[in-house]
Amino acid sequence: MSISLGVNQYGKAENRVVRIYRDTDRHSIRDLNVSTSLRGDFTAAHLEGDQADVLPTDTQKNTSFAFAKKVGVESPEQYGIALGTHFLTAAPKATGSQIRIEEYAWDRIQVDGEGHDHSFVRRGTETRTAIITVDGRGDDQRVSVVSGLEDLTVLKSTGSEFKGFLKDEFTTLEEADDRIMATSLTARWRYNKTDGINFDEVYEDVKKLCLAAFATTYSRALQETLHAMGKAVLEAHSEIDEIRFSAPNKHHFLYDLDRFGIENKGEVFIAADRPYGLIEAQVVRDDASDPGEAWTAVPSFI
Ligand SMILES: O=c1[nH]c(=O)c2[nH]c(=O)[nH]c2[nH]1
Repeated sequence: MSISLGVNQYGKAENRVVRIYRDTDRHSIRDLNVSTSLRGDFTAAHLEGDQADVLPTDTQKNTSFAFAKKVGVESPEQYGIALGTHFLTAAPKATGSQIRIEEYAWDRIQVDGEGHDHSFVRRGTETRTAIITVDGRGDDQRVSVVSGLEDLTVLKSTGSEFKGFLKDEFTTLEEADDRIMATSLTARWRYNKTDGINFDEVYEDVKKLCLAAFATTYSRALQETLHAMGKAVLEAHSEIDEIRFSAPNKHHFLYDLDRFGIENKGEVFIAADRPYGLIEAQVVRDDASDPGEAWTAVPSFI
Protein backbone atom coordinates (compact mmCIF):
# COMPACT_ATOMS: atom_id res chain seq x y z
CA MET A 1 0.00 0.00 0.00
CA SER A 2 1.36 3.37 -0.88
CA ILE A 3 0.23 6.58 0.76
CA SER A 4 1.07 10.10 -0.36
CA LEU A 5 0.77 13.55 1.08
CA GLY A 6 -2.09 15.39 -0.59
CA VAL A 7 -2.91 19.06 -0.68
CA ASN A 8 -1.72 21.11 2.23
CA GLN A 9 -1.31 24.68 3.35
CA TYR A 10 -0.36 26.43 6.54
CA GLY A 11 -0.39 29.90 8.03
CA LYS A 12 -1.56 32.11 10.89
CA ALA A 13 -5.29 32.65 11.17
CA GLU A 14 -7.08 35.70 12.51
CA ASN A 15 -4.36 38.21 13.25
CA ARG A 16 -6.26 41.12 14.71
CA VAL A 17 -4.33 43.98 13.17
CA VAL A 18 -5.43 47.48 14.15
CA ARG A 19 -3.71 50.36 12.35
CA ILE A 20 -4.21 53.91 13.61
CA TYR A 21 -3.21 56.82 11.39
CA ARG A 22 -2.28 59.64 13.76
CA ASP A 23 -0.17 61.99 11.66
CA THR A 24 -2.53 64.81 12.64
CA ASP A 25 -4.92 65.21 15.58
CA ARG A 26 -7.67 63.77 13.37
CA HIS A 27 -6.99 60.05 13.60
CA SER A 28 -8.29 57.33 11.34
CA ILE A 29 -8.49 53.59 11.88
CA ARG A 30 -8.27 50.39 9.83
CA ASP A 31 -9.32 47.33 11.80
CA LEU A 32 -8.53 44.01 10.16
CA ASN A 33 -8.74 40.31 10.82
CA VAL A 34 -5.94 38.87 8.70
CA SER A 35 -5.34 35.20 7.93
CA THR A 36 -2.29 34.13 5.95
CA SER A 37 -1.45 30.80 4.37
CA LEU A 38 1.25 29.34 2.17
CA ARG A 39 1.05 26.50 -0.35
CA GLY A 40 3.97 24.77 -2.04
CA ASP A 41 6.41 21.97 -1.59
CA PHE A 42 6.41 21.41 2.14
CA THR A 43 6.70 17.65 1.85
CA ALA A 44 9.83 17.46 4.02
CA ALA A 45 8.02 19.07 6.94
CA HIS A 46 5.20 16.52 6.72
CA LEU A 47 7.24 13.40 5.98
CA GLU A 48 10.61 14.00 7.63
CA GLY A 49 9.96 16.60 10.30
CA ASP A 50 12.34 18.95 8.49
CA GLN A 51 11.44 22.62 8.97
CA ALA A 52 14.16 24.11 6.76
CA ASP A 53 11.65 25.37 4.20
CA VAL A 54 8.98 26.38 6.66
CA LEU A 55 8.46 30.09 7.26
CA PRO A 56 6.89 29.82 10.73
CA THR A 57 3.32 30.93 11.24
CA ASP A 58 4.74 33.15 13.98
CA THR A 59 6.82 34.97 11.36
CA GLN A 60 3.74 35.30 9.16
CA LYS A 61 1.97 36.90 12.11
CA ASN A 62 4.81 39.37 12.75
CA THR A 63 4.88 40.24 9.06
CA SER A 64 1.16 40.98 9.07
CA PHE A 65 1.69 43.54 11.83
CA ALA A 66 4.96 44.93 10.42
CA PHE A 67 3.36 45.48 7.01
CA ALA A 68 0.51 47.45 8.60
CA LYS A 69 3.20 50.05 9.34
CA LYS A 70 5.71 49.43 6.54
CA VAL A 71 3.34 49.45 3.58
CA GLY A 72 0.28 50.72 5.46
CA VAL A 73 -3.38 49.86 5.04
CA GLU A 74 -4.65 52.15 2.31
CA SER A 75 -7.12 49.39 1.54
CA PRO A 76 -7.31 45.74 2.63
CA GLU A 77 -6.64 44.79 -1.00
CA GLN A 78 -3.46 46.86 -1.39
CA TYR A 79 -2.15 45.66 1.99
CA GLY A 80 -3.06 42.03 1.20
CA ILE A 81 -1.35 42.13 -2.19
CA ALA A 82 1.86 43.43 -0.58
CA LEU A 83 1.71 40.73 2.10
CA GLY A 84 0.85 37.89 -0.27
CA THR A 85 3.60 38.67 -2.77
CA HIS A 86 6.14 39.19 0.01
CA PHE A 87 5.58 35.66 1.33
CA LEU A 88 6.56 34.13 -2.00
CA THR A 89 9.94 35.87 -1.75
CA ALA A 90 10.35 35.09 1.94
CA ALA A 91 9.53 31.38 1.54
CA PRO A 92 11.29 30.04 -1.58
CA LYS A 93 9.43 26.70 -1.50
CA ALA A 94 6.05 28.40 -1.53
CA THR A 95 4.27 28.32 -4.87
CA GLY A 96 1.32 30.33 -3.68
CA SER A 97 -0.06 32.29 -0.78
CA GLN A 98 -3.49 33.31 0.31
CA ILE A 99 -4.35 36.30 2.46
CA ARG A 100 -7.87 36.49 3.76
CA ILE A 101 -8.97 39.73 5.32
CA GLU A 102 -12.13 40.83 7.06
CA GLU A 103 -12.38 44.53 7.77
CA TYR A 104 -14.53 45.92 10.56
CA ALA A 105 -15.94 49.33 9.66
CA TRP A 106 -15.87 52.20 12.13
CA ASP A 107 -17.75 55.51 11.89
CA ARG A 108 -16.76 58.66 13.71
CA ILE A 109 -18.89 59.34 16.80
CA GLN A 110 -21.08 62.36 16.11
CA VAL A 111 -20.76 65.10 18.74
CA ASP A 112 -22.85 68.24 18.14
CA GLY A 113 -23.28 67.19 14.53
CA GLU A 114 -19.55 66.79 13.86
CA GLY A 115 -17.54 63.59 13.48
CA HIS A 116 -15.16 63.32 16.48
CA ASP A 117 -11.40 63.37 15.83
CA HIS A 118 -10.44 60.20 17.68
CA SER A 119 -13.59 58.41 18.85
CA PHE A 120 -15.30 55.80 16.73
CA VAL A 121 -18.32 53.52 16.80
CA ARG A 122 -18.49 50.17 15.01
CA ARG A 123 -20.95 50.36 12.17
CA GLY A 124 -24.35 48.79 12.74
CA THR A 125 -23.55 46.69 15.76
CA GLU A 126 -25.90 47.32 18.61
CA THR A 127 -29.05 45.46 19.59
CA ARG A 128 -31.88 47.26 21.33
CA THR A 129 -33.45 45.48 24.30
CA ALA A 130 -36.53 45.93 26.51
CA ILE A 131 -37.55 44.04 29.65
CA ILE A 132 -41.09 44.64 30.89
CA THR A 133 -42.08 43.37 34.32
CA VAL A 134 -45.69 43.33 35.48
CA ASP A 135 -46.32 42.74 39.18
CA GLY A 136 -49.72 42.04 40.68
CA ARG A 137 -53.19 42.91 39.43
CA GLY A 138 -55.84 45.55 39.83
CA ASP A 139 -55.00 48.78 41.65
CA ASP A 140 -51.76 47.32 42.98
CA GLN A 141 -50.49 46.41 39.55
CA ARG A 142 -47.08 47.76 38.78
CA VAL A 143 -45.41 47.84 35.36
CA SER A 144 -41.66 48.41 35.16
CA VAL A 145 -39.67 49.00 32.00
CA VAL A 146 -35.94 48.44 31.68
CA SER A 147 -34.71 49.42 28.23
CA GLY A 148 -31.24 48.90 26.94
CA LEU A 149 -28.70 48.28 24.29
CA GLU A 150 -26.11 45.56 23.80
CA ASP A 151 -22.92 45.39 21.76
CA LEU A 152 -22.47 49.07 21.08
CA THR A 153 -18.80 48.83 20.17
CA VAL A 154 -16.76 51.99 20.57
CA LEU A 155 -13.09 52.88 20.44
CA LYS A 156 -11.03 55.97 21.10
CA SER A 157 -7.51 56.09 19.75
CA THR A 158 -6.29 58.64 22.30
CA GLY A 159 -7.66 60.58 25.27
CA SER A 160 -7.37 57.61 27.63
CA GLU A 161 -4.83 56.69 30.30
CA PHE A 162 -4.57 54.16 33.12
CA LYS A 163 -2.05 54.84 35.86
CA GLY A 164 -1.57 55.29 39.58
CA PHE A 165 -3.18 51.91 40.25
CA LEU A 166 -2.54 49.69 43.26
CA LYS A 167 0.55 47.51 42.79
CA ASP A 168 1.64 44.30 44.48
CA GLU A 169 4.11 41.47 43.85
CA PHE A 170 2.00 40.18 40.92
CA THR A 171 1.64 43.49 39.11
CA THR A 172 3.33 43.64 35.71
CA LEU A 173 1.02 46.13 33.97
CA GLU A 174 2.86 49.25 32.87
CA GLU A 175 1.28 52.61 33.45
CA ALA A 176 -0.24 54.02 30.27
CA ASP A 177 -0.35 57.74 29.48
CA ASP A 178 -1.99 57.29 26.12
CA ARG A 179 -3.75 54.10 25.16
CA ILE A 180 -6.54 52.84 22.96
CA MET A 181 -9.72 52.39 24.92
CA ALA A 182 -12.43 50.20 23.44
CA THR A 183 -15.49 48.44 24.70
CA SER A 184 -18.59 46.71 23.56
CA LEU A 185 -21.14 48.38 25.76
CA THR A 186 -24.23 46.90 27.35
CA ALA A 187 -26.45 49.51 29.05
CA ARG A 188 -29.85 49.13 30.67
CA TRP A 189 -31.90 51.94 32.12
CA ARG A 190 -34.98 51.79 34.33
CA TYR A 191 -37.87 54.18 33.82
CA ASN A 192 -39.75 55.56 36.81
CA LYS A 193 -43.01 55.75 34.79
CA THR A 194 -44.47 54.29 31.63
CA ASP A 195 -47.02 56.93 30.55
CA GLY A 196 -46.20 59.75 28.15
CA ILE A 197 -42.81 58.44 27.12
CA ASN A 198 -41.67 58.21 23.53
CA PHE A 199 -39.48 55.14 24.04
CA ASP A 200 -37.98 55.36 20.54
CA GLU A 201 -36.85 58.93 21.05
CA VAL A 202 -35.44 58.25 24.51
CA TYR A 203 -33.55 55.24 23.17
CA GLU A 204 -31.89 57.34 20.46
CA ASP A 205 -31.05 60.08 22.93
CA VAL A 206 -29.56 57.76 25.58
CA LYS A 207 -27.39 56.20 22.89
CA LYS A 208 -26.33 59.63 21.66
CA LEU A 209 -25.51 60.83 25.19
CA CYS A 210 -23.46 57.70 25.94
CA LEU A 211 -21.52 58.05 22.70
CA ALA A 212 -20.87 61.76 23.25
CA ALA A 213 -19.71 61.16 26.84
CA PHE A 214 -17.42 58.38 25.65
CA ALA A 215 -15.94 60.67 22.98
CA THR A 216 -15.51 63.84 25.01
CA THR A 217 -14.56 62.57 28.49
CA TYR A 218 -10.81 62.36 28.98
CA SER A 219 -10.73 58.91 30.54
CA ARG A 220 -8.54 57.94 33.46
CA ALA A 221 -10.24 54.53 33.46
CA LEU A 222 -13.21 52.86 31.86
CA GLN A 223 -14.86 53.19 35.28
CA GLU A 224 -14.73 56.98 34.98
CA THR A 225 -16.14 56.87 31.46
CA LEU A 226 -19.10 54.73 32.55
CA HIS A 227 -19.91 57.15 35.34
CA ALA A 228 -19.75 60.09 32.92
CA MET A 229 -22.15 58.33 30.56
CA GLY A 230 -24.61 57.52 33.35
CA LYS A 231 -24.50 61.05 34.75
CA ALA A 232 -25.20 62.54 31.32
CA VAL A 233 -28.22 60.26 30.87
CA LEU A 234 -29.72 60.91 34.32
CA GLU A 235 -29.20 64.67 34.01
CA ALA A 236 -31.04 64.77 30.68
CA HIS A 237 -33.84 62.30 31.45
CA SER A 238 -35.88 62.76 34.62
CA GLU A 239 -38.02 59.75 33.60
CA ILE A 240 -35.00 57.46 34.12
CA ASP A 241 -34.05 56.56 37.70
CA GLU A 242 -30.99 54.42 37.13
CA ILE A 243 -28.74 53.08 34.42
CA ARG A 244 -26.46 50.07 34.61
CA PHE A 245 -23.48 49.33 32.42
CA SER A 246 -21.45 46.28 31.61
CA ALA A 247 -18.33 47.08 29.62
CA PRO A 248 -15.66 44.59 28.57
CA ASN A 249 -12.33 46.36 28.28
CA LYS A 250 -11.34 45.30 24.77
CA HIS A 251 -7.58 45.45 25.13
CA HIS A 252 -5.43 46.70 22.27
CA PHE A 253 -1.73 46.06 22.88
CA LEU A 254 0.98 47.97 21.05
CA TYR A 255 2.68 45.47 18.75
CA ASP A 256 6.43 45.38 19.34
CA LEU A 257 7.92 46.38 15.97
CA ASP A 258 11.20 47.66 17.50
CA ARG A 259 12.48 44.10 17.08
CA PHE A 260 12.34 44.62 13.32
CA GLY A 261 13.77 48.16 13.37
CA ILE A 262 10.32 49.65 12.72
CA GLU A 263 9.11 52.53 14.86
CA ASN A 264 5.64 52.10 16.32
CA LYS A 265 4.42 55.25 18.00
CA GLY A 266 0.90 54.14 18.84
CA GLU A 267 0.09 53.11 15.27
CA VAL A 268 -0.09 49.31 15.10
CA PHE A 269 -1.95 47.30 17.75
CA ILE A 270 -3.00 43.72 18.31
CA ALA A 271 -6.62 43.49 19.39
CA ALA A 272 -6.87 40.75 22.03
CA ASP A 273 -10.21 39.04 22.54
CA ARG A 274 -9.59 37.35 25.90
CA PRO A 275 -9.10 37.63 28.76
CA TYR A 276 -10.68 41.04 29.12
CA GLY A 277 -11.35 43.38 32.01
CA LEU A 278 -15.05 43.53 32.79
CA ILE A 279 -16.10 46.85 34.24
CA GLU A 280 -19.66 47.15 35.53
CA ALA A 281 -21.41 49.99 37.30
CA GLN A 282 -24.78 51.41 38.22
CA VAL A 283 -25.45 55.15 38.23
CA VAL A 284 -28.55 55.98 40.23
CA ARG A 285 -30.55 58.93 41.55
CA ASP A 286 -30.43 59.35 45.33
CA ASP A 287 -34.24 59.44 45.37
CA ALA A 288 -34.76 56.60 42.90
CA SER A 289 -38.01 54.67 43.11
CA ASP A 290 -37.96 51.12 44.46
CA PRO A 291 -37.05 48.82 41.53
CA GLY A 292 -39.33 46.02 42.76
CA GLU A 293 -38.84 43.02 40.46
CA ALA A 294 -37.61 45.14 37.50
CA TRP A 295 -34.12 43.58 37.48
CA THR A 296 -35.00 39.97 38.22
CA ALA A 297 -35.08 38.97 34.53
CA VAL A 298 -31.73 40.61 33.87
CA PRO A 299 -28.84 38.18 33.53
CA SER A 300 -26.02 38.50 36.10
CA PHE A 301 -24.98 42.01 37.09
CA ILE A 302 -26.92 43.66 34.33
O1 LIG B 1 -9.91 51.26 32.53
C1 LIG B 1 -9.36 50.33 33.16
N1 LIG B 1 -9.85 49.97 34.38
C2 LIG B 1 -9.29 48.96 35.12
O2 LIG B 1 -9.75 48.65 36.25
C3 LIG B 1 -8.18 48.30 34.57
N2 LIG B 1 -7.41 47.28 35.01
C4 LIG B 1 -6.48 47.04 34.05
O3 LIG B 1 -5.60 46.14 34.11
N3 LIG B 1 -6.64 47.89 33.01
C5 LIG B 1 -7.70 48.70 33.31
N4 LIG B 1 -8.29 49.69 32.63
